[in-house]
Amino acid sequence: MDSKSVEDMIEASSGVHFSGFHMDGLEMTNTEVGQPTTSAAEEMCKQPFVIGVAGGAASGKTTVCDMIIQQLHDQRVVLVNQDSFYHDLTEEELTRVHEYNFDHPDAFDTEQLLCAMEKLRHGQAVDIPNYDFKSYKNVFPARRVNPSDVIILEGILIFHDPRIRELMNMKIFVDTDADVRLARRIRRDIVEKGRDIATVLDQYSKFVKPAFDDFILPTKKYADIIIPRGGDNHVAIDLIVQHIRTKLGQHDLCKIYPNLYVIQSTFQIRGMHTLIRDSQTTKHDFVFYADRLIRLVVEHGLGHLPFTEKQVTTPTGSVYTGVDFCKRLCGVSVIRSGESMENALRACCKGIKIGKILIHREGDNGQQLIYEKLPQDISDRHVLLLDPILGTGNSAVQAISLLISKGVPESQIIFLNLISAPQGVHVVCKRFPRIKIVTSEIEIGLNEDFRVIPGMGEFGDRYFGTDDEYQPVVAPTQ
Ligand SMILES: Nc1ncnc2c1ncn2[C@@H]1O[C@H](COP(=O)(O)OP(=O)(O)O)[C@@H](O)[C@H]1O
Ligand SMILES: Nc1ccn([C@@H]2O[C@H](COP(=O)(O)O)[C@@H](O)[C@H]2O)c(=O)n1
Ligand SMILES: [Mg+2]
Repeated sequence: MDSKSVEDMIEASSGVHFSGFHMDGLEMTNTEVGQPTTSAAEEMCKQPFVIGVAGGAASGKTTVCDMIIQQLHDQRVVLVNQDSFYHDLTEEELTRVHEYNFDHPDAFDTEQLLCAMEKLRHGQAVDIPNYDFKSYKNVFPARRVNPSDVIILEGILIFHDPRIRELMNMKIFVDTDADVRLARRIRRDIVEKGRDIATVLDQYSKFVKPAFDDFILPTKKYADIIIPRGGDNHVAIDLIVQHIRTKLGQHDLCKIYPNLYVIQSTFQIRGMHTLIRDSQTTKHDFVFYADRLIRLVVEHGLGHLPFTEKQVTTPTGSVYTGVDFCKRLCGVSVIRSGESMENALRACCKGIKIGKILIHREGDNGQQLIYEKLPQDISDRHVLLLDPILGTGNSAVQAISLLISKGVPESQIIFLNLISAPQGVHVVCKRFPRIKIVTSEIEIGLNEDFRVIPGMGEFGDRYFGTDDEYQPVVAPTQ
């Protein structure tokens, strides 16, 4: 598999990854002044990242998991093997152990596995049985597993039960040739399990191979990522590790909504935010630092546009293979504060058309569209919607609905803002799951007046200097 297709699959897995969260009925109301709002979805996001690893016996599942764990060494990672949940054999089964099918789904105590996972996901430690392949029994002591950032669930039939599949944020199938699996199994079962070759081959033809065809292979379709060659596939493993790290490092809301992008924070960015949030900052400084931040958000947003490959010849006569900018593009600013973002967009995209929308806050349903001037061919363009603050999400919903009514596909809208309140993110992303939101910081929430907190006040007034409230107290000159 080439690295591109692995990356595509990984990207696809992010989409699936949190889509199992049921967002209906989320707590969306506002809290007391100054009280942060923590929605049910964000609480859920504190749960661990669960990776399922399936594949035939001796395909290299454990090897791949060990490699992932080693590379994620700075994260808390635990491995849970499906093998640990083999049913104990009765005395009668033990006497005829060679007739027992260890590769059938019924061989596992799936209820116990689900119970253990439930506890881990809710922050409780669990004692996982310690299965002994030689005695076919659980032996003492059990293995204590503590709740962790990442839980890797590994086993031949780990994708078989839909209830276990639903727990997983990422599903990996280790795909190794049948003859390689058999060769490894023979060596492993003889060396590690003390079995003889005749027994291994007999078990393989009677149970292992049929169960692979009937139960394991059919679950390959559930995988987000298929790794050929198991542990030898370093490219795939590196990409998986990188992806997990990204997911763990992201803001929790980004895990719920894969189309929400919060630009990577740096001390420069924090410093700029500190200045524009400070009520004592002068208008001149407010504009200066807001412009710098807006420029970063705009550049990031432009990075989400489609591109085509372009080759150019450099002054040394060499060919450079690069990309061509997307040309079917326009901006739409939400009057008035969105107009503050127009200069940054113009500075990045020479001659870009910019439309305008005016939404009045006290109309029907609290929001009323009262003015629009949009490029006529807007439906053929990618639209960068500009509004520095996403608060309740009501204006954004109005603006995006208007763009969609003009024929702009939802997937062609990129909403750029400086700060976003979680409530607004939930409202917009639930209603328009295909638009992208690019922001520079996620806020704590909204206060009882529906103002973003900590926020930065009325952005338009501070940027355009139309409100004395934010003029700093100037120390008298000496
Ligand atoms: N890439 C590899 N090259 C050589 N041997 C391997 C490789 N991957 C795994 N093995 C060996 O094959 C056997 C089965 O691998 P393992 O990771 O335990 O598979 P699984 O967990 O899928 O049953 C082990 O003895 C392991 O050391
Ligand atoms: N007592 C047992 C239990 C299981 N097996 C075999 O183990 C295989 C699953 O383990 P992997 O690490 O290979 O995933 C499976 O094929 C069982 O047949 C066994 O031989 N004895
Ligand atoms: Mg294994």
